[in-house]
Amino acid sequence: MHQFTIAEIIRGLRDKQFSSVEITRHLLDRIQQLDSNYNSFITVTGEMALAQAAAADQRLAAGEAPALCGVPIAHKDIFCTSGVRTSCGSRMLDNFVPPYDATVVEKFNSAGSVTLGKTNMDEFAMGSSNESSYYGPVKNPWNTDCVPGGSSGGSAAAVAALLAPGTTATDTGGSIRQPAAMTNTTGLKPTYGRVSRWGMIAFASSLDQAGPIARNAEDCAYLLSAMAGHDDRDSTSLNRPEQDYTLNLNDSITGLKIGVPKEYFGEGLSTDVAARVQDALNEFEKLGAELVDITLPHTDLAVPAYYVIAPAEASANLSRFDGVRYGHRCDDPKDLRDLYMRSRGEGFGDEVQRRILVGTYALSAGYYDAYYNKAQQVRRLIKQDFVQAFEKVDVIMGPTAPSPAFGLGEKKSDPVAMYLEDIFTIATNLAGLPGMSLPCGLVNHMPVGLQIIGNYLEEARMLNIAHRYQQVTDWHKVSAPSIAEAAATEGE
Ligand SMILES: NC(=O)C[C@H](N)C(=O)O
Repeated sequence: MHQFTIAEIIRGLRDKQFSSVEITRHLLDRIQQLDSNYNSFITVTGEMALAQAAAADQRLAAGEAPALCGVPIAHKDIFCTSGVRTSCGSRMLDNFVPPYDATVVEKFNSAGSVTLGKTNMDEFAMGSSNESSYYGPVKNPWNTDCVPGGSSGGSAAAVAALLAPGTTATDTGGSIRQPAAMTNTTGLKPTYGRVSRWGMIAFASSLDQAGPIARNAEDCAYLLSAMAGHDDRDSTSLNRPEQDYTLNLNDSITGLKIGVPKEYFGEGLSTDVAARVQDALNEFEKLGAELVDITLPHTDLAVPAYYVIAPAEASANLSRFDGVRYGHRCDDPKDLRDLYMRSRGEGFGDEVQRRILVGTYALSAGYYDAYYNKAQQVRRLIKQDFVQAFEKVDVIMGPTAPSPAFGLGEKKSDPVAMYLEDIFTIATNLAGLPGMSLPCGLVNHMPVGLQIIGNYLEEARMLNIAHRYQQVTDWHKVSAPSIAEAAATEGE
């Protein structure tokens, strides 16, 4: 049952091939048996999942269940879950049990989906390898000596290891797309404001956006349909009607104009990755699309601008963790200053502290204009690059990440090398555009992701484009070797 996609689970539940309790129990057993190899979950909510599954089975029997009713999923541990610890991958929140659900979680709960647990992540979503988690690194199911990408590495690995058919994730500078690329999963970062940020622990509020990771575009469409929608509790939530993103998946893409930015194929890109992406572009030509050379001239400024803006916003957002109201509190503080210093010093890991320092510096008097204002000006130029490109083309395509998954520990002590992982994904966040990653081939037995960047609010079109590609290719169906091996030994 663990091989089933979300679309297959929806059909199977409706046709009474299996119940929600059966598939939920099966996946919980798998998580218990296998996740020690991957560490993709921080918390498994077995009892709650089975109760939700039983309730979903009743709704299904009554014949009035929404699409995702009874479908087991898992949430990134950045989404607040009522009564269930929400750690954000940090010691700071190791003891935090929220009294409420994030809007995203609330929406899935009312759609009747089942929560298997909370997935591992880089601490406060800061990282591209999942090595900064307080709960230990996540291992890539394709090669457990390699990282799964980050920060949503647990969400991506859980899907790749067939422990959950779909997961929620967040993307501030690539955190959905880069792990999706490294684990052969499909991930979508929607337009900024499409999905509510309420109850999603804030990293960089002008960039943070939630989205799904699943085995294919069709499943992402189901998940996005449940997640997206206006929310009064998030002031940047877009006031657009909810829609069914599965409706246009089969539309023709003949005549589609695909922009291919020359800056995405230059320095830093592995030639093998470039070749797999080129294969995918050729496939799109066969489907009737036209490739158009474009330029996004400010691409090389995206990483430097992001690493001023994101830490600046993070330094403000994370100031709420003071050891007074909730979260980690040091033992026997001498005075208030000692309480702040030791609670924050002990509660936050190295990467989080580095970003708070960088952000505080960039915002401080005398440096604000030189760094923060400059970065905001660069952000505008990057956005204009895209606006101009979308006058000529319908979508943009290129690699998601410069190379396949790297070894655990390989970039841990070199923050700049780690930051360059997001060289192709960050500009999308700065511009607020939607971006996707989908499997497009292997290099040395490790997956490669194709990135699709759409114009504002074009998620349905992007999912349609990705789905058409997945109808004529099988890359997304290839299982991680560790799964294939396990299946062989079980004699399945
Ligand atoms: N949160 C993200 O989107 C990940 C990005 N690599 C960062 O460390 O900021």
